[in-house]
Amino acid sequence: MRTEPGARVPGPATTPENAASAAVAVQAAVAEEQAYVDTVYERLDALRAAYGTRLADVRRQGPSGSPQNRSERDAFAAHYADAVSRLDQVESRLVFGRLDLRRDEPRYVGRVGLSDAEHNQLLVDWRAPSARPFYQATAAHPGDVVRRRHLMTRARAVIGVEDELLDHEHLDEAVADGLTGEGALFAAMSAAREGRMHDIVATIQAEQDAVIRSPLDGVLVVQGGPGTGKTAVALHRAAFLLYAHRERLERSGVLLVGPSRVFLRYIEQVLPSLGESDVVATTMADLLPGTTATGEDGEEVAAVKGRAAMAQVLARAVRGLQRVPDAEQELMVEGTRLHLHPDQVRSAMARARRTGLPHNQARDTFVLAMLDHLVREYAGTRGMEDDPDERAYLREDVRTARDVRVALNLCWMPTTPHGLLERLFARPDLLERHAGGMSARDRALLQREKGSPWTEADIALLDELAELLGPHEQAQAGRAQAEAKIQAAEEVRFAQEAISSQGLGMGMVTAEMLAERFTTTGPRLTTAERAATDRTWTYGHIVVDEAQELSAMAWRALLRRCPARSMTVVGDLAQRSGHHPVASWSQVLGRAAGEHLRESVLTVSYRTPATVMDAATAVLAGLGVAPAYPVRAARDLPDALAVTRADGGAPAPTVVEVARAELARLDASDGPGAGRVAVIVPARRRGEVLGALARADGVRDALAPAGTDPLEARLAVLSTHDAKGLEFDVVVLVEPAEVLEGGTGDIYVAMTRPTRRLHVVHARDLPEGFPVE
Ligand SMILES: Nc1ncnc2c1ncn2[C@@H]1O[C@H](COP(=O)(O)OP(=O)(O)OP(=O)(O)O)[C@@H](O)[C@H]1O
Repeated sequence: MRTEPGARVPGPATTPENAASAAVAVQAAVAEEQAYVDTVYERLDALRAAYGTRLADVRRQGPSGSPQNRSERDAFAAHYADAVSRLDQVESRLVFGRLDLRRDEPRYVGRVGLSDAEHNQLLVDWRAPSARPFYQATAAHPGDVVRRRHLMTRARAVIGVEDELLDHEHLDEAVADGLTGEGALFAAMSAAREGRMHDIVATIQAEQDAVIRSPLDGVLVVQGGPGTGKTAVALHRAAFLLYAHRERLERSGVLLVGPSRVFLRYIEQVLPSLGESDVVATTMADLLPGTTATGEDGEEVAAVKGRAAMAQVLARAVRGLQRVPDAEQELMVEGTRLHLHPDQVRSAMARARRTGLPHNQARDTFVLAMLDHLVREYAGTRGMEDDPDERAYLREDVRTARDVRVALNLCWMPTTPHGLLERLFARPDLLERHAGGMSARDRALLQREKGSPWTEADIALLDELAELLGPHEQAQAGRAQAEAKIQAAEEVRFAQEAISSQGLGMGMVTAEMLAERFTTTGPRLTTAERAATDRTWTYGHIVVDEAQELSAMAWRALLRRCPARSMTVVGDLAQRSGHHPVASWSQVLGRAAGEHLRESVLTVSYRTPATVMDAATAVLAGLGVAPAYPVRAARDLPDALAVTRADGGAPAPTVVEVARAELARLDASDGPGAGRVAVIVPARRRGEVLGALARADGVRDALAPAGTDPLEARLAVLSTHDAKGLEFDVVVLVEPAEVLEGGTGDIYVAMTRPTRRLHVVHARDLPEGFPVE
């Protein structure tokens, strides 16, 4: 018995009389819940209004008072603005669950916790321990729960309810089956996609909930096949941890690492909709503030750069910047001949290394020790050994002498990570000197010209070098100066605009004065904002998605950012790109596979229809690969798999026809313009397919204009790499045999992106194992 998407109230509706009385029961239930939901929204509105008033009051005070007053005012303003924005974000589907309990009042579950003015709890935050039975209670273990009710809402209206009875007398089939809130879950799974991921807070399943609420400490690995909700679970876990461990995580922050910028945009609404915005989201390519990776490495090059052995190569390269001269050297200081002895250099070096500081910072100790030697010799030569007052002048003479500066730099060269890595890859002799056991072939793979763009794999190497080298004062000072200049100019420009727009001026206030005011009273940075710009920031927790792709060097860079070793690592070994499959997570994790490793498995796919999931598994099997854990699809759909052969060799014209037909199909089923289609192509065919689609009437308009976000368009043309982690109503997969050339993981990823239908277009033979046409 259902109203709008899957609304059910108990009782078999086999006769017309039963059906009628059930409909009446549903209506009564909906009316009852509407009254409650109205009360909750009233409270939300009241809180929002109260915070809004306080914010306006604080802002009205204007930029005056002592610096401390101003700073307090800013803190309050930030707090109130934050509270208003949090309450705004939870507006949609605020209340979604109700638990009827054997020994207590009914309990409503929602996005946030809310109490009325008398402190009676109106709504329990989904993350609170008392909300747990909503996700975990089963027929076998109902605990105190007799009935679980899912509330379906649209805007603020209750449009349906779905009940599951957990007491033994009225046991519900769906609960016995292991899925909770079946109607709500299936409605969520079947909804047309909009190019952005939504939260799943109303329909989290028991195996997912266990992962979300798992303890904070240690490294938790979540292995799950395509569509099992790993990304959703990872995001909800981040929100849960921020709630349950706010004290610990608020100051240190949470870092989320995703596979691509498109992916980060795809998930960007989920955490705010859960009331959390203080998470730093990045990709490995963007991990190093100030460095942008725009280049691409081939698979083999990336594999060599990612090996743990590269850490030793880099350590040796840094050590190579510390050189003892073969023979004594003469240095001229103010017409006096001084001597640099190899033994003195050696002992000054030993002293500097004993500090344990990074290379650029330990250099200070080295230079001081060397200056001591040289100043002693200088004073002796000039007969001034015993005059401490003169010593300072002599020291300055020695320190600033050109010969001395050059010689000490040659012995202990300060450098930047970028400079050193660039030299290492551009100079085969240097690489050979430091490469240890690396083969000549691997060294040749690393070779490239100076000035080449940085790649994602370089970022982890640069990070390692930044750690070994420490800050380079000159480089840092130069960069800071340049940044300060830009910022000052920005502020003056902003102030000038403020002056002209507000009719200020008339000799009373200058742009510079206003700019100074903005800088001293400017908004406080949030933890996430500060963390995102600081390479040495250490986070309280790190969440890594598509973690099967990370290299040993990448894990080192992440572990450095999380000394507490508290991580959630989600991924699928079977979706790993390239031609180097791995059999276990400890192989992938490198250094992160410490003693606190725990593994969980998600087994049900909520995305891909069973027919498509089975086809993907069959293709893997045909290639001799079996996913580590079988995946069960939660549902199947008619016509979920279609295959069209492209006659005449080039598939592009057929792709155009198929894309046109699929868009029309969605128009017919979901309404004009609804739903998303992705054309997944082998990278080398992207241009040809995109060109053909862009020329085709009736298809062209569905594409994103060049240079804009493909997620905004109804029709996207993507490589498998770009499609990682995303999903679409329909996927048109072009030439699977060529996609397969990228490795078995690529074809598995490509085939499992659709939520409804996979349409394969091929001119070449289909991969072995593909279900016959
Ligand atoms: N409990 C749930 N209720 C409703 N929808 C769900 C649930 N779990 C997962 N989904 C939906 O299933 C789809 C796949 O989820 P998600 O992208 O998190 O899977 P994944 O395991 O990360 O997939 P992949 O590895 O293929 O990228 C999403 O649309 C997600 O919203």
